[in-house]
Amino acid sequence: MNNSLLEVKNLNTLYGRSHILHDLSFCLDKGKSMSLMGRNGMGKTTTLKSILGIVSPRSGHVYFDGEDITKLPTWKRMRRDIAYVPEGRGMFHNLTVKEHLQMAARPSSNGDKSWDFDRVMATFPRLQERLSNLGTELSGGEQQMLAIGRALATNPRLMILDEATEGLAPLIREDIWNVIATIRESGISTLVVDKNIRALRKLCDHHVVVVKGKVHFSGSSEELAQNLQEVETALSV
Ligand SMILES: Nc1ncnc2c1ncn2[C@@H]1O[C@H](COP(=O)(O)OP(=O)(O)OP(=O)(O)O)[C@@H](O)[C@H]1O
Repeated sequence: MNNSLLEVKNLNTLYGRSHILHDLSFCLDKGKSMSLMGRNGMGKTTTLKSILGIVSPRSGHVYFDGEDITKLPTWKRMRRDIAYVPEGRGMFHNLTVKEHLQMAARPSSNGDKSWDFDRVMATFPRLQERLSNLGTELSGGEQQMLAIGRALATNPRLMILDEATEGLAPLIREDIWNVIATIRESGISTLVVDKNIRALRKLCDHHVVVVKGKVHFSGSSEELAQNLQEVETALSV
């Protein structure tokens, strides 16, 4: 049985004449967690945007739960239960915390509503105290919690997080890692872009390191541990 949820196959993505992704391929199985690592400018965000249809690859394919979604518009991909937590969190200036969550709330494509308002609140008690604040009035950590909460409110099967803990204080980072672990334990597959190799090694089953838009390393946490020095070199500036 094919257990893959997301498959990226030979993706080539360009901005104008700049060839960014070169035959990029990887696979994420159902219920599993994957990290995507690489130095700045190596093509991580471009990979996520190609998966989401925000940019169109020149060639290659994106499969989700066995379906070729390469040509689908972004909103249709989201309706197939893919949620995105973008770099910079994407808060709306004129919406409160509660409104952000209410606006996003919807059942999954198969009618699953298990991530309702109460469950999101139970996962992020800090947001409970801030429900009537505007999203932009929150601290960076709270904004990230709201961005993740908003993604959970769509009852996704796959959650994609770009720069999951970027710019956050160490204790808040810990909170975010714990939340991502909880999400993963709930059965949602996660694709996480971050630079914290140690946290990712604990959290994720599979790891992909990109260098100049090509897969430089792809392997399990055990294989990552065996090749740690080489991977750290590929990630260091
Ligand atoms: N809209 C764009 N037009 C042209 N070039 C772009 C565009 N977006 C990104 N690039 C270039 O594509 C390359 C890959 O960028 P990308 O944002 O995917 O990298 P990244 O690995 O996510 O890095 P970072 O950690 O800095 O976000 C970089 O050289 C970047 O300058």
